[in-house]
Amino acid sequence: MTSSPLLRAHLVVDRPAFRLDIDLEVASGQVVALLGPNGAGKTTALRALAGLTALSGGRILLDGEALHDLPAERRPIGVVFQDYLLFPHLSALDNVAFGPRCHGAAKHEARRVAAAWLDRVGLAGHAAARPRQLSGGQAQRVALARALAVRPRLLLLDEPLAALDAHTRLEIRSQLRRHLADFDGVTVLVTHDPLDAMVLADRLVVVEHGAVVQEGAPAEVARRPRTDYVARLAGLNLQRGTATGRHVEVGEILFSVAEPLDGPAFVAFAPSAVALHRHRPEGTPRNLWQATIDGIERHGDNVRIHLDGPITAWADVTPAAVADLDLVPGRRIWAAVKATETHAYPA
Ligand SMILES: Nc1ncnc2c1ncn2[C@@H]1O[C@H](COP(=O)(O)OP(=O)(O)OP(=O)(O)O)[C@@H](O)[C@H]1O
Repeated sequence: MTSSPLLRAHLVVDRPAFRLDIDLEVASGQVVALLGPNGAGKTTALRALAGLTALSGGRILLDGEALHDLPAERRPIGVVFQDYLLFPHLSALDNVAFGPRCHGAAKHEARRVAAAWLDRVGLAGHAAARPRQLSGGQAQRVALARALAVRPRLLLLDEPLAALDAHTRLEIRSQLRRHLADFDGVTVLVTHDPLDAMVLADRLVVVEHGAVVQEGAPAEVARRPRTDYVARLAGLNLQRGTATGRHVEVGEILFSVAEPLDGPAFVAFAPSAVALHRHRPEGTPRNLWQATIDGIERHGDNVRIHLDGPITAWADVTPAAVADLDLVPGRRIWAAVKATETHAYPA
């Protein structure tokens, strides 16, 4: 059985040099991540859902109810902002109680609800602490508790982990994941961190230049990128060409691919699948091209070689290979990929 989506939004925001125009459908209990580069329009979309930025067009329906007609404070939403926006002069408890208070709860009741939420996020012992006495991870959990304490039907998270250091981030990411799993409303989260998106979201919506360029389950988006931005996130080389059976023509290069298809096609392959040779290797002329090295950088334990030429691509090689092949910027080199290591799909 497929339940009808809880959130159906068409968000249009016009600015002098920018236009956001995206459709969003999110089912209840689902977490959708808006992922995209800086300036893509993610925060604008979130603020439009929250009622903090006016729509130029479109609509927002939550359970069939028109939210776009409601002012921000009357929308059934909880928001966690990137920098949390906790009130510095209020205790953690009163910060969380603020939400229910705004929704009309009596002071005593608001504090009871707040205490229960602080307990759920593991901060019962910090109820009296002021925000400046909390660590980044604790402040993040207070902000989450405050957003959830109003029992929202729509939870909006703007870069919820961006303010945390790497170690705290790891821990808070998995805690947040558990809280999101328990939340039965709609969650929309904005991030430009692919790992946050992969771990936290059931579905990715990739936004570039104010438009949706790709959406789907995280693994599917990562496996079949449709833009250079998504390919970079997924760490894959992406080429676009024309397929005939088991061959895809990309400019002057003919790729043999594992899956047959016809028509406009993408070919994706990992940088680690690219083999480099000083001299033209014997055998098949397919999946082979001559490139010029135009950059070399460390990549984990390996070295990432940027290749220019008929196509641009990355190759990951060991430091030993860099020495053996004398890989230096400007050198001409042969690059090859095995057909079995390519992944082809319709463009
Ligand atoms: N208040 C504003 N007034 C005018 N233009 C704005 C305003 N806020 C954002 N913009 C512009 O709107 C576009 C989208 O910005 P937005 O902040 O939504 O992108 P984003 O995807 O969230 O990026 P980031 O990851 O950098 O936060 C950008 O071109 C930005 O410069």
